[in-house]
Amino acid sequence: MDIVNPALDDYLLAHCTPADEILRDLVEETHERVPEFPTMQITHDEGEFLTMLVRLTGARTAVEVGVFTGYSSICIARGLPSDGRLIACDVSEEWTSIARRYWQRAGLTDRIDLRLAPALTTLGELPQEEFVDFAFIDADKAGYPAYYEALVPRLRPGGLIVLDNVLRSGRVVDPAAQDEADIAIRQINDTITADPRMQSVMLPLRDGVTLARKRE
Ligand SMILES: C[S@@+](CC[C@H](N)C(=O)[O-])C[C@H]1O[C@@H](n2cnc3c(N)ncnc32)[C@H](O)[C@@H]1O
Repeated sequence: MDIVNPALDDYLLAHCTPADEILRDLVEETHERVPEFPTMQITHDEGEFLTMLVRLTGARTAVEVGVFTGYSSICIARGLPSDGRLIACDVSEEWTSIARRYWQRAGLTDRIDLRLAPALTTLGELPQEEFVDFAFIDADKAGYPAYYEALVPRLRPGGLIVLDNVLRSGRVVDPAAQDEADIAIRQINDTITADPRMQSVMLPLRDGVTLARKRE
């Protein structure tokens, strides 16, 4: 199921601030080097949305779960102040080696702290304090419930968690869709809606994006 009408896809992409040369090159290289995973990367409108959210929330400390070749990291880090920090979690040395080159080219190396380990391990080792302003979850879908539960206690009041692919191409409303990821995504969607700690909204942006803000 297409969440966004395909007739509108190009129009939507054409009507946000355009990607710069660095992001365009990153898309091209990712498609050349990782042809089996062309849809893993967020699209540019979603990237602009992330940059805008980071700026609007005034975030200084961010966490990303799922770096891949670094597109969303660049978009998040660009929204941070120059002394801000993005803790970027992934398990792939190969894919993040591409990310590192583009972070360097974008002048963002000082802002991004890559942690190569299972994200739940990295999150569990973070201080048990409310110090995170912004988090983006875009990794293995089965892990979303655990990533969310590890992040909420570390999120400062007023802080924002953004979750990608929360509609799973419409599989969330297909009773026949019962793989591990489908079950985990339905579970986290229901958990967030019922979570008294959070205010949330789910948006039909690309494959579905949830914004969950911690109440003061
Ligand atoms: C959908 S891609 C992320 C795309 C990225 N946000 C972008 O804009 O290009 C998912 C990433 O999650 C990573 N991943 C999968 N399981 C993980 C885990 N247990 N811990 C950390 N990262 C994981 C994969 O290596 C992959 O790079």
